[in-house]
This record gives sequence, C-alpha cells and structure tokens, in this order.
Amino acid sequence: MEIAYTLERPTRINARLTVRGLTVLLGPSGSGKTTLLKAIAGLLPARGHPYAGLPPERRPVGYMPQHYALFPHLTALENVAFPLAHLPKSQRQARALERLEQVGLAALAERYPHELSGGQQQRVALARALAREPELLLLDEPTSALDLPTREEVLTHLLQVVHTTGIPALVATHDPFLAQASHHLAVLVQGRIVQEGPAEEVYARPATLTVARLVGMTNLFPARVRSITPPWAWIDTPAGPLQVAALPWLTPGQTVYWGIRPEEVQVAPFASPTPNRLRGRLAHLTRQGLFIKARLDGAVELELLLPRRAADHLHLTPGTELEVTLEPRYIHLLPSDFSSGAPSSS
Ligand SMILES: Nc1ncnc2c1ncn2[C@@H]1O[C@H](COP(=O)(O)OP(=O)(O)OP(=O)(O)O)[C@@H](O)[C@H]1O
Repeated sequence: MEIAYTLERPTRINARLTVRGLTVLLGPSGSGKTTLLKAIAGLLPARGHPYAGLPPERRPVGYMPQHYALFPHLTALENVAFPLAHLPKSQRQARALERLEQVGLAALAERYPHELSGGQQQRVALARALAREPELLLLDEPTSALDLPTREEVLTHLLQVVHTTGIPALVATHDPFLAQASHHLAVLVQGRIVQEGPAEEVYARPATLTVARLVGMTNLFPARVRSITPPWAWIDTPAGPLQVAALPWLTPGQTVYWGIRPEEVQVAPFASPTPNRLRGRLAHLTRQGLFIKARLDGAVELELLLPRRAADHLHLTPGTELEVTLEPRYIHLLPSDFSSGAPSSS
C-alpha cells in the first residue's frame, strides 16, 4: 500500500512510503512518527493518500495509540466491542470475542485492564484495533512499555497476526529489535522519509549518518579516499589505510564516513593474510544479555559486540591488548553529507 501524507501542524510532515507486511516507521524522538500515524487515522487535519477527506470513523484503519489507551472501567471484551457501536449488541459481543480469540485472549475477556499484564493489555488493544476489520493497522510504539521477554512475545504475535489476517501494519517505534524483524523499514527524520527498504538492507547500508546511528551502526568515522583500484579502494584513517569495496561514487581525495556495526568487528582468530587489522586496549566491558559490549581504544575508538562465549574463550578483561579485523565487505561508506544534519545529531 502506498501512503503519502502532508501536513503543517503540529509539525511539518511530507512523507511518502510503502506499507508491506509489518512495516516499521523508525525515527528519532520528535521526528513525527505519532503525528504521521494520527494523520493517516484522520485524527489530525492533513492532505494525503489514501483516505484524505474521510472522517476518522469511516477510514478503514485500526489505530492503536501509544500506551494503548484502554478504558480502565471496561472489561477486555467491552474495550474491544467499543468501536463496534454501530452493530446490534449480540453481534457486537460475538465479533469482539472473535477478535479476542484471534489474539489468544478469549479466556480473559471479563478481566479489566488493571487485571492484565502489559503484554495482555497490548493484545486487547490490538484486538480493538482489529475490531472493524481494517485494511491497515497503525500501531504506535507497541513494545515501548514492555520488558524484553514480553517484547519478543508481542513481536512474534504481531508477525503472526499480520500473516494470518493479511492486514498490513505500520508500526511507529524506536525499538531496534522490532525494526530488525520487520518486513519493510521506513526511516522518518524531520518529517521526511529518508530511506526505506527491506530491514536487512537499511541495517547493512544506511543512506545517511542519521540513519546509520538509528540502526545501531555506532562506529562511524571520517576518512579520505586514498586510491581506487576496482573492486577495491583504500581510505586513509587515523588507524592507517583501510581496504574497502570500491563504490561508483568514490573519487580520490574525497572525504567520506566509514562505518562498521559493533557485531561485525572480528576478534581473533583470523585467517591470514587479513587486511584491516587494528590494535587497541579493551575498555568498558558490559554485559548485554548473552553478548559483551566493549570499547577498543586505539587510533580510533571502536565499539565491539561479542558473543559471551567468545569473550570468555579469549579471557577478555578491561586492559587486554587486542587485535581486531574489519572485513572490507562489512565496512560501509557514506558520503560526508552534512545536509542531513547528522554530524551534530549524535
Ligand atoms: N499537540 C502538539 N502541539 C505542539 N507540538 C506538538 C504536538 N504534538 C506533537 N508536537 C511536536 O511535533 C513533533 C513531532 O511529534 P511526534 O509525537 O509526532 O514525534 P515522534 O516521532 O512520535 O516522537 P516520539 O518518538 O518521542 O514519540 C515534536 O517536535 C512535537 O513536539
């Protein structure tokens, strides 16, 4: 589904994007994600396609606001039945129960929101958004209020609902976990879609520094192109020359940014001979679930994310001298485009 919306208030938005399966709308705080969802739902005056001109109640969308906005004095069933006021009571109840079954919550139909867990409340809100059999789901931050295991459960469930109902969903979030699992990813920065595509493509090849930072490419540094001999090019960095893939837009002498994801920095053992070896001393080791996050202080400061077993196997501790390699195919190059506002937005 193609979406194009323009509005001036409360913030300027001019966004055009495709919604396909579970589509994540990723963007920094204040970039206009909620505003765009509300505009599509008809809750804010806007020009756009589809649905412009239709009052909110006639738009075939299911909108789930941030924090769900369940009515505390209504049961799960009554919450889900709320948007079905146009139906006779018996049909309303039956339809609402069907929707609760769809989200696996029929057994808790008589509970009030405060008697449900965060994940269960999210399901009730999703059932309510599905109540009128919309052609598009608009979900605002569906995982922000949840702990990690519940987020995983909610995500699996969302993917399942999108798959079984065939209803595409546009999901506003800053949750990189959700973004990574999406079918399609659109990045909203200052009211404009600056990049969209399959999640793995946006994660591996962010188009601007802002997108790179949003998708967790935390290692980003300026460099100068030294020479180009396709298929390779060499860039000068404070850590010495690095071999990278030659891209059509590179020219010798050009200033570029190079980046590598923390999980793609390789720690020994290496197959030799390997280009792009960097030395440094480990600092700031912290646990992140089953991974260890660390900083390698050398000519540049590199963030690393290692599986716990690798860190244990190599006896990594703060102060350990370490050599890492940066495989050319994992090094991403970006033009030093200051018009994106990215260098100052870290
Ligand atoms: N009712 C309002 N009145 C004035 N400004 C508003 C209003 N609602 C939103 N804004 C402004 O519009 C901009 C976009 O807000 P919006 O809530 O759409 O961003 P967001 O990307 O959803 O942010 P977050 O991720 O923090 O929820 C922000 O600068 C915000 O301050």
